[in-house]
Amino acid sequence: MRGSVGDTTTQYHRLAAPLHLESGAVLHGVTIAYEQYGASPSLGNTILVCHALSGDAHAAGMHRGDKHPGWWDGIIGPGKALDTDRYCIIATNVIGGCKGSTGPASINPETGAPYGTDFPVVTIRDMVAAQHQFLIERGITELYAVVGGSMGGMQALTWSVTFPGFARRVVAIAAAGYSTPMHIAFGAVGRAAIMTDPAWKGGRYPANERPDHGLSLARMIAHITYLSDQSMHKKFGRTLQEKTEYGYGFETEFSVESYLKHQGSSFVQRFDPNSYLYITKAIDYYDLTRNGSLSEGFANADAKFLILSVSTDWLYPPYLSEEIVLALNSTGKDVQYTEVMSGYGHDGFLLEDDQMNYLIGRFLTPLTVADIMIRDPPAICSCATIRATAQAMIEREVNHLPVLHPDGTLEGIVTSWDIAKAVAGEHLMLAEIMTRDVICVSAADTLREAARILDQHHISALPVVESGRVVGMLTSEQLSNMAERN
Ligand SMILES: CC(=O)SCCNC(=O)CCNC(=O)[C@H](O)C(C)(C)COP(=O)(O)OP(=O)(O)OC[C@H]1O[C@@H](n2cnc3c(N)ncnc32)[C@H](O)[C@@H]1OP(=O)(O)O
Ligand SMILES: N[C@@H](CCO)C(=O)O
Repeated sequence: MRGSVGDTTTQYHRLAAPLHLESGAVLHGVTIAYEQYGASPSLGNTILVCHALSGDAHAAGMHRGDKHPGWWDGIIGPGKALDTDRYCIIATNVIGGCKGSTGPASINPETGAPYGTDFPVVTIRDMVAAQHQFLIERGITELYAVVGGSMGGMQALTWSVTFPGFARRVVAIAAAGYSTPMHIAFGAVGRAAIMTDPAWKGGRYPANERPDHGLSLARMIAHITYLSDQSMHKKFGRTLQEKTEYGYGFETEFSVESYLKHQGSSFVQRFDPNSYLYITKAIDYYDLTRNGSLSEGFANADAKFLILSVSTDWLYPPYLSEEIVLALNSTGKDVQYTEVMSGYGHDGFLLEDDQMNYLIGRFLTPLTVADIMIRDPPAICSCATIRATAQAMIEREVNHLPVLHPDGTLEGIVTSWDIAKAVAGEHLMLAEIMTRDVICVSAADTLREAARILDQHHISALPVVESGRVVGMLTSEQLSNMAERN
């Protein structure tokens, strides 16, 4: 059953060590805002969640008083892909951001005033370096996985090359190996909207006179790129809607106009204009190629990868994910790829919960015997005759029967081939011919392990045993059916 992580709060960690940035600048006293959900961190059970451009550390659960849960609540929680019953999930706000981690709106310790545009340039590598330092200072020396969409996917991929092996699995959704000229173009237009707002004042605006108009316009433009032609037809059509509080004096306006204005005006409530400049610039600088080659860029990466794209994403189209997959394949990396069929466009990674849960969950938590075994399978008593055993097999249409002691514990196993031999050898009682050394599995074993056992012993069925009792059967036929479906 999928559930919620419940009420959550953002916490703050001050980095003990200075943070050395790619530009050569050094930041002292950096704060990292984070949230943590689920199991307590132990070696190798921690999953780091990286957010996109406008996200934050509040990835799941409810903040008291809010009307929406965290931005990835659909896939973080008990029984979800980022399963808080199994894993410790940590989400941090990026440096350069404005949701609690050090960024341009933070106070510069040297001047006592906000950094503004004195804040040093940050890159995606710097964001990842800050996350790494944060984890190390909290005693987390390896990650089960790092997961993210869009700019979060860029961070996840960057982890694999900056700290090879630290994260054993990487999930990057709706991302790319580098920013394209089109990404940079949209970034430039958004920045121009902010920087041409007279209230921007070279980035030195007071907190109560921010360039909100410019930021709102930047968000409206960017938000179009997160949608798709299909989703806009479906969401808005050509519907006209009454003049709203944002109307420019026209009697009516299109519903899509009203929507974009709402997105723009709600964005200024939660985002700092200078942060927008720094983060979009970090995205523009993002480039994992080396000597123009993504294969070379990923040469040292050491992780298993899941790459996902969204079919109608025209901002990060599937070909950009496919380039990553090709580069990883060319250097022999373990990589799985799926193009998620969705009409939502780029924001599909935030909205396609079912597909994300299935694909990411399957990658992070491999299927176990319990997931596909036949529960409460037919069994036979060791006191049975060969004839009764044969009849039971015919009636239940099985080729294997676990043989139980009268007290219900597993005593042996019998196959239809054993029955054929018993008839030829004129045996009467099952106890004379059953196999007593039974090879079993437990429900928690992975299917990979079960397949290995079947193969190693040249057998085709395994009783699933818990505390001496048979709770299920797993056959090679079920395994091959699974393999065909996948
Ligand atoms: C990883 C990250 O960085 S994500 C961080 C969170 N991300 C964002 O907030 C990004 C901006 N938003 C989005 O990208 C999207 O809204 C998503 C993906 C989060 C949610 O998508 P959806 O569930 O389809 O919501 P939708 O896009 O319809 O937006 C709903 C809002 O628009 C408003 N709205 C919908 N239609 C209209 C309209 N015609 N006129 C005015 N407002 C409208 C709704 O009232 C609602 O407002 P609220 O958010 O204040 O409650
Ligand atoms: N909706 C996402 C889009 C960028 O990936 C965001 O605002 O962060």
